[in-house]
Amino acid sequence: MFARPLLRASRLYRGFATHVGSPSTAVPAVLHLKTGQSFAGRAFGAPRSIYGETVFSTSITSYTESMTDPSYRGQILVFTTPLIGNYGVPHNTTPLNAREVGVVLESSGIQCAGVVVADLAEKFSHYTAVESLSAWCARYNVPGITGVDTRAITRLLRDQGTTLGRLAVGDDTAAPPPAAHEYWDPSQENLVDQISTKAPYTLNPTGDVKIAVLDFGAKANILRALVRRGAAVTVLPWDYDFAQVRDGFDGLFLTNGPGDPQQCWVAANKLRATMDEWRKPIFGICMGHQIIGMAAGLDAYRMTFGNRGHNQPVLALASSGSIKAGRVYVTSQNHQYALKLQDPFPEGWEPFFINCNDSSVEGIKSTPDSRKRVWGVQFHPESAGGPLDTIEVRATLSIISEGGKS
Ligand SMILES: NC(=O)CC[C@H](N)C(=O)O
Repeated sequence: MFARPLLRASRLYRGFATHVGSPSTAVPAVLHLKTGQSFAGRAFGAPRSIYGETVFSTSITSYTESMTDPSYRGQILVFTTPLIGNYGVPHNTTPLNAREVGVVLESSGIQCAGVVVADLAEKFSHYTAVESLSAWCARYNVPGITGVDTRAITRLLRDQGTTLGRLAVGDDTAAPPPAAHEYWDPSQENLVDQISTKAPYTLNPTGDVKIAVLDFGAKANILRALVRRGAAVTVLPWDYDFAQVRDGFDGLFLTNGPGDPQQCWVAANKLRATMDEWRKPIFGICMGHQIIGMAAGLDAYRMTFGNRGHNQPVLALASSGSIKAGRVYVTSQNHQYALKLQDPFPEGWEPFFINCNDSSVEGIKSTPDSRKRVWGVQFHPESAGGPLDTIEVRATLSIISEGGKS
């Protein structure tokens, strides 16, 4: 009596599997890792070969948001979720949703260097979708590889750490793997300088709280989150001399961004001078948090494989606004570097959050007696994509807009 439904289910599965591309027509692709391993599969997206830093993300959804996140610049992104592409890609500038910052996703195009998926969905279905993942990648000249064992790749990256890689496509797959010195290392470049706005611009100029944003490679949803809280948001280049204009602002915000924070000491040194004299609220996310920590006297270090995913648990060590000490929040993250936990913390600073998995510093804040009002969080409270159960943590963003009003 159960035979029919089971049969139907297995037929469905077989039917579904045929959409991943037929080997006879597929363009070959190989992912080489600098550590000597190679994974052969089929190419999709742009038919070109690239170098990058190979990282994995455990996010189950939001491949569109991850791939447009400027923090993924220079990286070959391995999705641990096997089926990627099934809800396609939306139009990125749909007027209704894109009103505030001009885009629906996290930036105007694909930022990662390449993508690695186990099982590419060529058929997609979603009410906002206008194209397939493969067509979108081709349009932005970004290659992908599918039909590889992403679990094996992820286990390697977890054990040996984030590894430089080469995604070879088409005829390049016949060439031997690159020599060690041929791999491109994005951490040697100032990626922030490449992506940051070149000229200041203002969103929602009539907003009641004026927030200056240092743009290290801002995710659009951070800007949206500030605008939605009523702020006028002036976006400045990452190394802008904020001290010259600070009297016109109620708060300063430092964004996320790609690459090694050590490339951004110019900004950290300028921030230190600002923090010594300016008593208005300062808040940073991810790269912004790392810059605040460096300015405060903490060391930033490179983690083995970083944290990339939507289910990173962080424990609040201090209460602030809606955040309660002792509570665990589930957060969205994308980072390779972190601030070193040290005891004692620099004078005038305290840890704010700590990661429950690896004890890395997830947030810092100035102490009440420091007379500063500065916060930084390693995770993404604005969480796009990410779980909605961090809604209370999102209120961290209000600290800066509310703080500015007081
Ligand atoms: N999302 C981010 O801002 C990442 C910060 C930094 N590039 C890192 O990898 O740690």
